[in-house]
Amino acid sequence: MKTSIATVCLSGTLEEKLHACSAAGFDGVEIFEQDLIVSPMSPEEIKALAQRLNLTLDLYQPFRDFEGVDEAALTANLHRAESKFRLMNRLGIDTILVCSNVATATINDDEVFVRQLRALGELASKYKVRIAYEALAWGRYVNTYQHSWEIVKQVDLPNVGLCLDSFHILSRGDDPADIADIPGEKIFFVQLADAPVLSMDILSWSRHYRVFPGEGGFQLQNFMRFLALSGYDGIVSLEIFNDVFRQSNVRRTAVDGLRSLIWLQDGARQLLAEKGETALLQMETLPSAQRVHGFDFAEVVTDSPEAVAETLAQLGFQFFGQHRRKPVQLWKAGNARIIINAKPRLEHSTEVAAFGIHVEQPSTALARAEALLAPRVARRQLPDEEQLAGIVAPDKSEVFLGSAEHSENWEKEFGQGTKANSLIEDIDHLNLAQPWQAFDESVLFYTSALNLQPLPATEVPSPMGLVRSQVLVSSNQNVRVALNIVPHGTAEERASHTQYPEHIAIRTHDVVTLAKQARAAGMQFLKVPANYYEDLASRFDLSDEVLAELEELNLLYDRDDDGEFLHFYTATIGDMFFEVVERRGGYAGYGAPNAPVRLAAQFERNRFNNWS
Ligand SMILES: O=C(O)c1ccc(O)c(O)c1
Ligand SMILES: [Mg+2]
Repeated sequence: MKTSIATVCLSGTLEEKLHACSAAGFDGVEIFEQDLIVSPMSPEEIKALAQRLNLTLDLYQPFRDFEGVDEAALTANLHRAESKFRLMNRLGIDTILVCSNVATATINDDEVFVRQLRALGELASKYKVRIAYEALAWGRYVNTYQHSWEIVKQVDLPNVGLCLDSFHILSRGDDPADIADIPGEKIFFVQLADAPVLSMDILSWSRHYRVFPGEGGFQLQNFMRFLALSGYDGIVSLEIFNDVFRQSNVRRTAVDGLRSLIWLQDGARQLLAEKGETALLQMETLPSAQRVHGFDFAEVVTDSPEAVAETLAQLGFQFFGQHRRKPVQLWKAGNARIIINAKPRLEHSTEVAAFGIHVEQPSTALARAEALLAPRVARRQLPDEEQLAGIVAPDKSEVFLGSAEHSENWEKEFGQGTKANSLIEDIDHLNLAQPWQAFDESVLFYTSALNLQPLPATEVPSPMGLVRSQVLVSSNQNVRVALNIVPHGTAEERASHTQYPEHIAIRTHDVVTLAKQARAAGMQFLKVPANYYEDLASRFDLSDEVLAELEELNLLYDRDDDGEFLHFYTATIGDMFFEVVERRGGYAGYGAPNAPVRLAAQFERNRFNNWS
């Protein structure tokens, strides 16, 4: 399958966009008219640059508001079209996208649409141009692909066909199944976009919130299945109007886009195979997704290793050993391993910089991640050290993929620590701060390259702004990662790295005893305001004794139909802190109602240095 991307998806100049698409590995691009108009390059120079970059120019778009108009407007529209056909000849582009009329159509009559599009097709044929007619979801009279197909059928010209855009079809809740009945050769172009499920007017949704496949809520594998069943064997392109992508690093966005198409092909191909269906469209096969078993370790990289070690000790972790060559310590409790690395990446910072997970076949998982364009962690490794391979996530977190056997081996590099009894069971989840530009990219990265599944996204109010939050979990629930967009913050907050601390959450079966022990060991808790406990008393039938104990220990509480959740937070160290959680019954959440309380309390702490 040939891959393409519309220049409108990307930031920068047309020249930068072409370079980025080529570097990412796209086969071609759609030239968005606005990008050409504002470019200092001549059409001939654009054509030559694309050739040099080994990119085909697949589509010129959009041509708007053509059909359903009176005769005078038709003459003007044909004149406008002819100048674009000449331009396309200079660019060497053979297909133009014609959107269904949204603004100037006054005649609601299929016969008129057919007659006028036939005139356009006849004119285009003189320039060897093909017309790809696209029903926009908000088209005045033509707004479904079934309707645009009826019209194209009646136009009955070899150079007039359809452009199908998943957004226009799925945003309306239309069933893509009828695509399978359209002859593939009459589909001239295919644009894919995903989008978060929002309830808002479709035009605004389309122009600002589209995302790459796998980053939203549309069933695009199913869309691809029906497309493949039509016999379509052409280009599949990305057309994403997204406010963030248009101001993000162009090269990263291009890679993110191609990753989405690689991932989608593999999923759609599998879907066809499961249903015993065959198709002409060749779709990529990825190394299989590997079952995720659980956390291996989490690594804190810090300029304050003593402070991190002190907190871990207060929580009941045991010092296991010092790495035989590196300024790195291993701390353990139950199955939880935490590495303290005293080589901060940023000055004066303490952050969750890496984590490891156990997967079924690490080498296959790595090969899959690499096929999905994930960069490998660059590591210096001596011959007598365990070979641990990792990939770099969009937020620069390093994610290592190993097995339980790997862990036994790398642990030995830290000596022979003893196994002590602990109230702690394991790492429960990680909460990682994401740069605002990388959020959608991260969601796709973690789902596609790491085989985690996204839960519905949420927003958490905080004094710094709304924090967008997305939890990703392994199918056995052992690995849970919450991604949160860091609020932009003031320059001062950004400089002090305090606007959104990350955390490692540890699971225990007895949070009350653990909290008491930590308190006795002198640990600083995040202080929870009294108002919170009054509200708890109103929401749940908790006894006075239980409420008093929760308040005394700064414990937070939540309950749902499946069980209960009790947790507390430590003071922040640099840009991170620890959380300790106890899950009772089948509670599978994260205490979402308590997250705003935590963020506000941390904000107070930053402002007033107010610790319990
Ligand atoms: O929003 C638009 O105008 C627009 C233009 C061209 C497209 O291909 C499209 O899907 C939408
Ligand atoms: Mg489109």
